[in-house]
Amino acid sequence: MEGGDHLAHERKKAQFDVEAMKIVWAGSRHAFEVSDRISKLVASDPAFRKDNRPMLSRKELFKNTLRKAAYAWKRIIELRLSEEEASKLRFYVDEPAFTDLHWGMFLPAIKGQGTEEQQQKWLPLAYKMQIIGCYAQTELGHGSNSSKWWPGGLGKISTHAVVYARLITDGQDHGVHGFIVQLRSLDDHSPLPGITVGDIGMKFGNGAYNTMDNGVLRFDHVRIPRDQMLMKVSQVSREGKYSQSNVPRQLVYGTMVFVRQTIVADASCALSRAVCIATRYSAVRRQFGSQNGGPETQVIDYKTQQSRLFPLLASAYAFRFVGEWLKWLYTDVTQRLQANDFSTLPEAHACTAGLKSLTTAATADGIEECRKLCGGHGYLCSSGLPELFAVYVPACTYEGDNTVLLLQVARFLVKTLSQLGSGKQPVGTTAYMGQVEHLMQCHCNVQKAEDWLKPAVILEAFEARSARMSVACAKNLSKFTNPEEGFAELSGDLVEAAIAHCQLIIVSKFIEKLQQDIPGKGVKQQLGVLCNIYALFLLHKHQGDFLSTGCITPKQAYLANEQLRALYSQARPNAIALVDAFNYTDHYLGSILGCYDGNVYPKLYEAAWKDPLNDSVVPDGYREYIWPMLKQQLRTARL
Ligand SMILES: CCCCCCCCCC/C=C\CCCCCCCCCC(=O)SCCNC(=O)CCNC(=O)[C@H](O)C(C)(C)COP(=O)(O)OP(=O)(O)OC[C@H]1O[C@@H](n2cnc3c(N)ncnc32)[C@H](O)[C@@H]1OP(=O)(O)O
Ligand SMILES: Cc1cc2nc3c(=O)[nH]c(=O)nc-3n(C[C@H](O)[C@H](O)[C@H](O)COP(=O)(O)OP(=O)(O)OC[C@H]3O[C@@H](n4cnc5c(N)ncnc54)[C@H](O)[C@@H]3O)c2cc1C
Repeated sequence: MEGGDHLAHERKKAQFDVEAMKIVWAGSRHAFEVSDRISKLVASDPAFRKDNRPMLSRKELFKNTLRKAAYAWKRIIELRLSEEEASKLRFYVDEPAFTDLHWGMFLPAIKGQGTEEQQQKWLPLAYKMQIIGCYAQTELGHGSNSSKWWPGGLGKISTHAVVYARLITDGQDHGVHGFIVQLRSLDDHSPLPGITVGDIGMKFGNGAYNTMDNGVLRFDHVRIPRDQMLMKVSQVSREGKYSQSNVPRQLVYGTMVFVRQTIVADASCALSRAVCIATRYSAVRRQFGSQNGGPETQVIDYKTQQSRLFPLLASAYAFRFVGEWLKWLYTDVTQRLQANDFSTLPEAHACTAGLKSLTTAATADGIEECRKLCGGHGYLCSSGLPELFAVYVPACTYEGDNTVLLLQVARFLVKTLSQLGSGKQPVGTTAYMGQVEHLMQCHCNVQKAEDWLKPAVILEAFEARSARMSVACAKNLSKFTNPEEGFAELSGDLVEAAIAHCQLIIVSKFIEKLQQDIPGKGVKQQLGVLCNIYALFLLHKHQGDFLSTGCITPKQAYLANEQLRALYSQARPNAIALVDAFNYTDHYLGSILGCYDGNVYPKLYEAAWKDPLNDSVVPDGYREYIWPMLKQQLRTARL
């Protein structure tokens, strides 16, 4: 079959209004319209071509990124794009660049930690890109204070950095503070005296994150003017006297709360992209199972394929909604901070750290699973999946290693439990801990598989599991005379308790989403199916937790799995429409396997011939290496 829509028959099966679902996915009609318009703008502009990335050398790749970044900036100005539109443009250009750190970390660090005066001086320069900044926190060897190592944009492009370093006055160490430091001349881009700066070298995968100049930075007697210390949290006077404002010191880490929140939103984008590719290809691909000479089975109809693919589809939607909620939480905490209310900062920190950890880990694993779901063709660069994995997987490490972040959540949980004794009522995402007595002894009321579809039943099971795991950790911790020693010894269990808590947040935010008014025929019903798949898939995967804490019985675990299978059958006819609702262009997907029309095989065949290796029939090197070897073999054979 040539041309046409090879997935048309699948699209006809949809039991819901896809256009309405597109709006739910985008967040609002306005967000949908902006996203749709900008994605088409990028896709139709040859300057944003990206299919050649895996073939380019590092130098060519990097220069190409600089060209694209400058061109994108020119278009942003010419078209007078708003910040929302500009950030969508960056998203659809789909290439990590120094600009991400400039807009995503350098600017927010100055906004969050700079005084009014400092903001007035630096922000206009940064907004007009008259200076380019990065965020330099990580060191080559922890605590070595020797060299900064890793900051994106630092290696070759940034003119300035927010550098985190220890502040010492009069021999007294006041801990880590942020400083704005000029690194390179604004005239000829050469490093300023005393500054050594460069790129740290090639990273995982061709193309991928190698468009970014992650860098190394060393200082040798570099003087930073006093007014370039970010002074919202603490100050040094002209006389060298150190003082602190009436705000928590933790605000120094505020940029991380912001960025982690954006990383959660980004996880749903990366996962949905991989799932879109794997779902479309699974409907196109037929393999075995032919009956009476009829067509072979579409691989999407195999239950094993469904049980690997549909939880990922459901996770993409779940991460979307928890990301939306986290954005709200971040906006709320920011407004409170402006009004000197710091009470919700620890919760915002725990939620952003924990959800960053959970969603990036599931997304990185999910992209790799999608590659396997596409069989051998998934391994081709033209599937789009190898590069997506390579570019995404460092999200498990940057902005805080995922395990380190879960330990931060665990500390927050243990602290919340310990405060129950003093009568402090937990609020927000830990409000359920207030019911700890009930949750420690409640019994799950599931008697038949459909009982697992009741939101209250699911919520109680997840709350009881999380509360029981945290309480068990707290009890074990109390056996240690040295709390830090206990924390280190029990860190494995603490991480598991933190995961249980974060999974509960995601499940409960999905359920809350379904309580809203969601217009469009069948839309809410499909989201209900996905929500139940997400929750029951987690319950099935972690049934050891639910069983060992006595939250459910083995029979109830069995019934959950039975219900899960039924839900997969309900999702099946809607699968293609559910990924169409992401509204991704073929340019953004960058995948032959995931192309909208499903015309996979002719495109794969054509693409193979475009590989530079196929430019000539006889490859370079044949004459030099292979021909002499063959001749040698022939001579030996004749002898
Ligand atoms: C108009 C044109 C527009 C154009 C638009 C373009 C659009 C582009 C936009 C792009 C947008 C976004 C893109 C962003 C791209 C990002 C790319 C990724 C780059 C990656 C960058 C990095 O990796 S930066 C380095 C990050 N490093 C880490 O995350 C380190 C992890 N370690 C920690 O977090 C540690 O906690 C710490 C180092 C911060 C502190 O350790 P320390 O041991 O000193 O302290 P504790 O851990 O004991 O904590 C002490 C108390 O502080 C609390 N805490 C800790 N962290 C925080 C926090 N972040 N916020 C609040 N509170 C915090 C902790 O709970 C302890 O509290 P108490 O228990 O109460 O004492
Ligand atoms: C692509 C990329 C881009 C980056 N961009 C930037 C940037 O722009 N700016 C910047 O400042 N940094 C950046 N980083 C650095 C990044 O933030 C750090 O790599 C990250 O925070 C992890 O720290 P680490 O490398 O020191 O890992 P380590 O802390 O050395 O972790 C190594 C291992 O030790 C474990 N571990 C560490 N501490 C503990 C503990 N307390 N308890 C139990 N286990 C522990 C971890 O779980 C991990 O398994 C970037 C990194 C990458 C990969």
